[in-house]
Amino acid sequence: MRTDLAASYGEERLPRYTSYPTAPHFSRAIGPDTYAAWLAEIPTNASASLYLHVPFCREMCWYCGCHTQIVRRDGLIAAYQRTLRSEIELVAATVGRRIKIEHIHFGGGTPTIMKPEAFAELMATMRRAFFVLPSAEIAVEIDPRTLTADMVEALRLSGVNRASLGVQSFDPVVQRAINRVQSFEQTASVVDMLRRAGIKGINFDLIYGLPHQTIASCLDTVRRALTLAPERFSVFGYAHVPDFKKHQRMIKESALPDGPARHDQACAIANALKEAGYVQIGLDHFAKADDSMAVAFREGTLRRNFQGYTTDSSELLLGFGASAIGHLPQGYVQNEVQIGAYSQSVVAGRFATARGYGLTDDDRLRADIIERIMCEFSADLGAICARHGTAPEAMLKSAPRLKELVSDGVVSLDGDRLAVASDARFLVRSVAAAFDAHLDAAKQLHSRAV
Ligand SMILES: C=Cc1c2[nH]c(c1C)Cc1[nH]c(c(CCC(=O)O)c1C)Cc1[nH]c(c(C)c1CCC(=O)O)Cc1[nH]c(c(C)c1C=C)C2
Ligand SMILES: C[C@H]1O[C@@H](n2cnc3c(N)ncnc32)[C@H](O)[C@@H]1O
Ligand code: MET
Ligand code: SF4
Repeated sequence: MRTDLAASYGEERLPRYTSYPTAPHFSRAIGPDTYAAWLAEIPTNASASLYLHVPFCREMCWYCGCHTQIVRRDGLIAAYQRTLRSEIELVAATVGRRIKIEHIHFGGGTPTIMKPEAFAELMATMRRAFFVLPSAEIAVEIDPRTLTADMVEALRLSGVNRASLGVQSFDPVVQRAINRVQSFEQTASVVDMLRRAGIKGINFDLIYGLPHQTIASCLDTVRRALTLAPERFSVFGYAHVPDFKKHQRMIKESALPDGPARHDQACAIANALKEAGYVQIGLDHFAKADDSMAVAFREGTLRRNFQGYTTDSSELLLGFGASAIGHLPQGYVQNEVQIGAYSQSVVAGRFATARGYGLTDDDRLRADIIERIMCEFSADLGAICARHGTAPEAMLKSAPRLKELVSDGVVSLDGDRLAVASDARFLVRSVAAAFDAHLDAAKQLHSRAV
């Protein structure tokens, strides 16, 4: 790695660019009426993707940065499922016809915390409200510690074809320090059940930079994970934001690896996965060479949305549930984060849109550039600007931070073609940030770039 660059850029707090502008720029100016108007304008032939958020877990993992809460009463989950169905019906009624659906993603929290019948019922509601294409990709985030055989059967019957499993680390010392004890056997048995049910697209989430993690610990987790041969891995650096997420205070900061140690862990994991035949994709993904995400990466059709890297090419993402974010041609919308506020709105027959952002033409151009940089580590500024009816010169002039990145050897510019240096890919967020016209105000809110 370029230690010189890590020192000068690595400590910067920068967004992960799962959208542009990023979520902290959403404002209360966008509410239920705007969302309803945007939905009513969806073109006749459009197809969409759906994201459903289920913000419940049985126990809190202390590292968790997701929107979730601990629930003991199943009644709360059942009520939430009914609210989700109402929201789906409300959206479908506002659109006015059954739009085609290419992708569905159940995220959380832990979507499989629902009763199997409730999950199946939710899928049936979606299939009535929308035209879920036979080829649709249907993905569910799964906590292997709580998945039951009945739920696997419900997933199979509902047409689920992808599963993303939280693994994080197999090291028992790390597991105790993050309050997430999960045996290898538990994970292996879940993988086996899913595959027997025909759910073959399996992803493992791993994290480095957790308390007590070392290179050896990370490599041991990878070695064990590889014996289960998932199609994909997501590998995240632990984002420690105890001011946002109070339960992260349970993590002893003295046990956290420092910046250089985190970087070494990231490199060790990446090398081990590449050696095992996985293709490195973007910031944090790895996939078998014949996996659809690896194909999308090779062909330049990889996309980035709120779930991270995706093969989903739809311009329309409809979000359901508390805190869920949607993306329409006109802009972004986010639902109320608190389950109470979310449910109250939907039960009263109103959208729960709490904030959002209306895109300008300049935002759309920058969003395109930033997405290509995050997905491909390069961007043909000439071609992208041409698609937006402008010339690249003005864009380059309005990116003053780019000069420094070029002189530091992080980025090269060959005419209008920008490329991140192969030994500086870990700084891709800094390169994307050079095109971010909204950056400074929200800078402190984001996790470290590396
Ligand atoms: C599956 C769990 C999720 C992770 N991130 C999100 C989910 C659903 C989505 C999300 N998380 C945050 C935001 C910002 C806006 C908001 O409503 O709070 C969104 C859209 C908050 C957040 N997540 C992380 C940090 C550092 C923050 C706060 C600051 C910021 O907006 O950048 C870290 C983090 N969370 C997740 C991952 C994988 C991750 C870092 C690698 C999970
Ligand atoms: C959805 C995935 O997000 C990852 N995840 C959850 N919280 C954090 C965090 N604070 N930092 C990094 N990754 C996190 C886990 O790997 C989970 O499985
Ligand atoms: N909640 C699941 C798990 O941790 C899925 C990933 S985190 C949203 O295992
Ligand atoms: S990591 Fe997954 S299981 Fe753990 S608290 Fe977060 S959402 Fe729940």
